[in-house]
Amino acid sequence: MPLLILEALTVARGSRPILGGLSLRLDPGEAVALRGPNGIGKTSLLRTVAGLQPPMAGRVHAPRGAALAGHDDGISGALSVAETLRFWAAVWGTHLGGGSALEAYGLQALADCPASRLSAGERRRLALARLIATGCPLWLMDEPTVSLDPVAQEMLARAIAGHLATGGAVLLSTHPDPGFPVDRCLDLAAFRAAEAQDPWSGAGAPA
Ligand SMILES: Nc1ncnc2c1ncn2[C@@H]1O[C@H](COP(=O)(O)OP(=O)(O)OP(=O)(O)O)[C@@H](O)[C@H]1O
Repeated sequence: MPLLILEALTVARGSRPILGGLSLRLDPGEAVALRGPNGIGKTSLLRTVAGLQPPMAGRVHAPRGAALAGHDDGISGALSVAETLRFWAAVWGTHLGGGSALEAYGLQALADCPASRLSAGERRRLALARLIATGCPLWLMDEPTVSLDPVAQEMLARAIAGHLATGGAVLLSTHPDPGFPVDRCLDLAAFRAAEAQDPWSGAGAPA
């Protein structure tokens, strides 16, 4: 049973279509990397799959939900690292917010640290550990290696490999060479909507 089906999807940003005619199927054990230049719509597509914005046309079908680790990591500075993972486990109705999520990203020593005091890389590790706590089989990751040092990148590669081996799937945006194997790359340039244009370019501006 697929974990994600996109059918003839049109993705918009600010009511402007930016991607069109996009279809994709993601089965358990598969990782697909979204590629394309800055501004093509990688983040917007992941937000649409996560349900944070509606498709302009077409259909997103994620029968077991989708958990997103995005640029805006949605972590409250008032909670500690351990509390953050327990909170997200509770939101998703799992018991996965404990030891294994902490260990996967080497966060044990920071368990009691308020999230507000984390470095950028530590915060990113917490945002990625949150995906484990959700128990959701479909992980959406927006440039997950940003701010990660080589050791943390290995943790990410191991977490993804483990997730795929247990029937999960991953859709991630990445610039070349994410440092771990993906099954397919999807170049979003092929789906650029005809109407898409840079709103700051002046094209179509009144004379
Ligand atoms: N809040 C917004 N309102 C209107 N347009 C937006 C908004 N956020 C982004 N955009 C525009 O939507 C388009 C797609 O942006 P998006 O962030 O999805 O691209 P991306 O491929 O993820 O880029 P990058 O590689 O730089 O992260 C860009 O043209 C961008 O300027």
